[in-house]
Amino acid sequence: MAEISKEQILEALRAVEDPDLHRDIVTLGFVKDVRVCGGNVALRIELTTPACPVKDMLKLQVEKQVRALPGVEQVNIEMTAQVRSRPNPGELIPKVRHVIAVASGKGGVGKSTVAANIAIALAKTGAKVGLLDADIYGPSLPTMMGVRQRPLMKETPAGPKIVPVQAHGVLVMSLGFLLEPDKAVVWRGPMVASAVRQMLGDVLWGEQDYLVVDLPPGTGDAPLSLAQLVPLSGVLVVMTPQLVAQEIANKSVAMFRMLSQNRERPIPILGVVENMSGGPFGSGGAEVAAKQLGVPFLGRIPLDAAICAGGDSGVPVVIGAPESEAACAFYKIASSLAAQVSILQYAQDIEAATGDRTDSQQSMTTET
Ligand SMILES: Nc1ncnc2c1ncn2[C@@H]1O[C@H](COP(=O)(O)OP(=O)(O)OP(=O)(O)O)[C@@H](O)[C@H]1O
Repeated sequence: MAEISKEQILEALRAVEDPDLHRDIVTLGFVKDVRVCGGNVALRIELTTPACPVKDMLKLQVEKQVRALPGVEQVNIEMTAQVRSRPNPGELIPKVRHVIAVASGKGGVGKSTVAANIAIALAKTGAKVGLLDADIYGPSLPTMMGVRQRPLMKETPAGPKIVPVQAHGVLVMSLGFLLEPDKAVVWRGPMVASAVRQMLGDVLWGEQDYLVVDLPPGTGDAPLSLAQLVPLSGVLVVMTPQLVAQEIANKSVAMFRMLSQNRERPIPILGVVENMSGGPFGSGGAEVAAKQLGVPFLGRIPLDAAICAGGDSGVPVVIGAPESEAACAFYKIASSLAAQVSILQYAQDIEAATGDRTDSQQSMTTET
């Protein structure tokens, strides 16, 4: 029998579709290094994020398609990922591929907890992740991430730079490191802008797939500065099930939509998560709010004392109790978040190639 050709394999793989990007994996350019040796076929599937939620399903489908070809005896599939960069990453952090802001309408809804656990979960999948604590009212990430030491300075040709601290596989930088302990600071707009700029441009972030930024609650100067200084890949909004919290969170979404006006590209709301779900305020409220806002709902995180204890001890629940319901919720949300980033990135790539603006981006500009 004639040897199986690469073309036959690619043809068969056109039947495998990425459910998020709605294209087959050959058209998407995911199929790499196809090698055929007798009845043995080896190939590599390169996804757009290591946190891809459908990674295992795609691998199974690829295997099934290739095995069904006559003459194939053995199939070897390697799954890899390459996070694609935004076309214009900005000058301050040129090697950071995606900046994801974590926002909430009001304080205490668990925004920092979500930012920390999601950053670690993304890193656990194999992504390079930085975590920036820009919460001017109470930088809590050093405690949550178990970072006790202050970062070191390093002389570079561009002047002295801050070396972020590594914790749980994530590079951490916090506004808390720049402040003197126990000294109260009254933040004025230009100071906030300059602190945010310093934490981006004066920190040796290096090459990162995702930089997760924990914003202060509300609609103040920090989100504005961040959005002005770097192109944001999008915003994750944290809500609790209470109606009041949702109403305030809606303001946060409205603010990012307002910041999007007069921009070439709107700032996407990547999704909403419901934190402290199942507590005294029930559950499901944030999903309803997401629907009303026309943005993706990415999941619920239960109200769970282990989450709080993990934050206090510096060992977040995704590390301390990785099998728990809470940790699973964080891992699932991190995957969905990475998938949203990939979907939008893909839409931008198509737009750059064809000049067509897709529906997914247009829906981001819809006013509430
Ligand atoms: N799902 C949860 N279950 C139990 N406790 C939680 C949960 N999420 C957060 N917490 C706890 O709630 C408190 C507030 O959380 P966190 O500091 O993350 O909120 P925040 O929105 O970032 O607040 P801030 O306004 O100070 O930035 C912390 O003690 C945290 O450990």
